[in-house]
Amino acid sequence: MAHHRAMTTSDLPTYHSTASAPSLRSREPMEVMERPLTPLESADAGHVKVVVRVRKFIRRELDSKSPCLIEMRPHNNETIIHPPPVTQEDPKGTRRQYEERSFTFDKSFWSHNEKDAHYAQQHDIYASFGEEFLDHNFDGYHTCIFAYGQTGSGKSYTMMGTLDQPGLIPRTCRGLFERIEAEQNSSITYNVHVSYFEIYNEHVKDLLTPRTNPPTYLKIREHKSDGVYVQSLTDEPVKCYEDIERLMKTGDMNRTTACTKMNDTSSRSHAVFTLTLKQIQHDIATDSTIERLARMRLVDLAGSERANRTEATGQRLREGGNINQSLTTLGRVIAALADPKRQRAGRVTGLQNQAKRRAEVVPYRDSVLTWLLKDSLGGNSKTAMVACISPTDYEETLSTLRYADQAKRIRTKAHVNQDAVSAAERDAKILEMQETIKLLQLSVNNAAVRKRDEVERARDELEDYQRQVQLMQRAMEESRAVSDVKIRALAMEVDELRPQNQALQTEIEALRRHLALAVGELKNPIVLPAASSVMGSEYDDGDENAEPYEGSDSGVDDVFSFSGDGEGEGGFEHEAWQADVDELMRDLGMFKRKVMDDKERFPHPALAEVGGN
Ligand SMILES: Nc1ncnc2c1ncn2[C@@H]1O[C@H](COP(=O)(O)OP(=O)(O)OP(=O)(O)O)[C@@H](O)[C@H]1O
Repeated sequence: MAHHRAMTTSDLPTYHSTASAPSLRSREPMEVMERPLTPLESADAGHVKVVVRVRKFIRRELDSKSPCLIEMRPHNNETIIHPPPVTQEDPKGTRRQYEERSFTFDKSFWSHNEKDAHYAQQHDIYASFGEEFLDHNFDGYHTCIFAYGQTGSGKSYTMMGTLDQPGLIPRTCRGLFERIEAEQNSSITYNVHVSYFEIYNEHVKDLLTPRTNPPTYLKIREHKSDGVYVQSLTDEPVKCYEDIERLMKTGDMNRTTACTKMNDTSSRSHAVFTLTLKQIQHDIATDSTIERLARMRLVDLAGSERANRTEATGQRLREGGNINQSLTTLGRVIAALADPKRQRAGRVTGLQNQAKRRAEVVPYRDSVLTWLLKDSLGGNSKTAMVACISPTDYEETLSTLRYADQAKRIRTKAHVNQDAVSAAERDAKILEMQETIKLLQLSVNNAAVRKRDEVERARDELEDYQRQVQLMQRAMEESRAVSDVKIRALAMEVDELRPQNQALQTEIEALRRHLALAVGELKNPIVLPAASSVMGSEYDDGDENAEPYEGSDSGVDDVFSFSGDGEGEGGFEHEAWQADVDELMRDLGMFKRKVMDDKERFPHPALAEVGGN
């Protein structure tokens, strides 16, 4: 389980620390959020990561005493498939095409025998790349993990798992909220949304809405900036793992499954579970926000086997054909993307090559699955494929391994999905949305009175309108969240300043007392009792009629008579001091007389005037 550095107050001014929420194995704290990134800096070219997992024997295989054909060498991630042993039924011709083959993937997970030292549990799969992908999401990258393999090879077990042994999806969701909860006091707001749909017979069904009869199929649309999306798909906001758990249950109950010969609860559809994580960080100093968006797609594909192997008939067979339409297209898309010729063509420019590239166009639009996963396959996403294999089935397993081998050559170009938005821009965006909504509302109202052949268009407009309203509501929610962050940040600042404020108050109080004492001392100077009677009467400044100092008299001696008999060293000191004081007093007397004299001679003009009137 990932642990993360808790956010401290000293982290607040910088963005790097926990936005990226690095996992245990992670690197240096990311600096990505500190400044807006240019697309070049944030683009990350890489390959589709491919891992393979072999499951244990299931009942059917145990009953038929099938041997294990798979060998895995964990030190170099090699997966070897051995030919099945010769049996009497084996016609010689078939036998010839069985040979040992070896493949190397990013990781080989041995989940065949629990007793083996390198046995890979559910946790090991998540720890190996699920956590890493979550790191990418916090860094602002879209990710996609899809499980591929024949029916009963362990795709659903790997992706969803069981209650006791949760798979990648529940572990990713839990990991996501653990990271968010560990950072509750930070200045980042997290918005998480969940959607869950299945592609069944080339139709999209929302798994988060109750089943209807006849089933409700959703349309796929493409938007200039948002890309391909499913129209009117539930995108539920979630606040905690338990919210997601509830949705996963609902979705799994609504999934189309059937019993085939290969698997009792075979998933007949491709299930796409999507988590959207939006991180909003507000910078108090500039009143701007940095937004990061990451989408995690977790896809459990339907079984890849040929229809005759599953002994499907009628509806099942038709279904198989359609499922395979998506899977065969997926195969063609993977082949096109993995083709080294195409990759070279992508790097050169010029008219001649443009024509060449058109011919090598990737057939995304040929199936619902590939159209919807367009970005995840060879686009703006970090993508991983888990090839699930059975330990016994030579042909199907070899086919899966070949598929996986091709997928690892696909290049993707993920980039950080990040925007810096000022408060003014955000408000302007909301206003603009309001305008669009008004226009759409008008158009929807007009459409209501249009002729029947325009009904379809009107419906689209209405859906557009609803989508815009939803987007605006979300923008307003985010705006509110930013305000909350501001309030939280200010409250924290106030809390931080409180002790300083207290210290300053105490200091002010001390200074005030000090000042009061000083003023008091000035008003009532501390004088020694005997001296005050003499000096106070003779040199009081406030007394205009005071007699000028004429010199020492016997009274002065009396002042210091307390020091003893006036003889010896102490007496001498007093006399010298007294002489100084006498001299000073004389000077002061003279100065006072001079001042009085000047006052008489040069009266103050204002006073003179008052006197004159
Ligand atoms: N690694 C594993 N450890 C233990 N049991 C496993 C493992 N993988 C798969 N199984 C078991 O094998 C059976 C088939 O697995 P699962 O349903 O996941 O296959 P699938 O590939 O999703 O099949 P389908 O395409 O038909 O949906 C299940 O009973 C599952 O519990």
